[in-house]
Amino acid sequence: MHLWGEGCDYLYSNSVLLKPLAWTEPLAKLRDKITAATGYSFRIVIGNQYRSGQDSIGWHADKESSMGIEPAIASISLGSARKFQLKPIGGKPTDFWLEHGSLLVMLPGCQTTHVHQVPKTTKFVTTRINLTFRPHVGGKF
Ligand SMILES: O=C(O)CCC(=O)C(=O)O
Ligand SMILES: [Fe+2]
Repeated sequence: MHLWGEGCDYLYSNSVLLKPLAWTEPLAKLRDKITAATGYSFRIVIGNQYRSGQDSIGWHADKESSMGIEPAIASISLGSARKFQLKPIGGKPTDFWLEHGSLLVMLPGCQTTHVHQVPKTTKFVTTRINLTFRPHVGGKF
């Protein structure tokens, strides 16, 4: 897992303290393209690698207070397509198939009303990289 951004540490999932690397040109370009397409701005990006179908992320909402209230989060998927599930808290999941090059935007409010996950799969899948662009209100975390 890696973090790029501006001078701010980030406590991922209340457990992993990430120190930001400087924005690279390709990541900064991608960030600006997503901002142009969505109208939302982002100060950090977290990169997660899923090496195989055994790598996954369980049900959660991204609620780190460093993102401020009701953040918009933009997610770019690269490599093998994986299933992404979104469900209202206490409700039924909707499945999304996140293909190489896809952009998924979780709008403000989504982290309060919904949870999401990328489940394990027994299908043969190779590496997938997910980039989540997030706001950051500054301060230590
Ligand atoms: O890999 C994905 O599509 C989702 C990743 C995610 O939910 C997260 O990093 O918080
Ligand atoms: Fe998430």
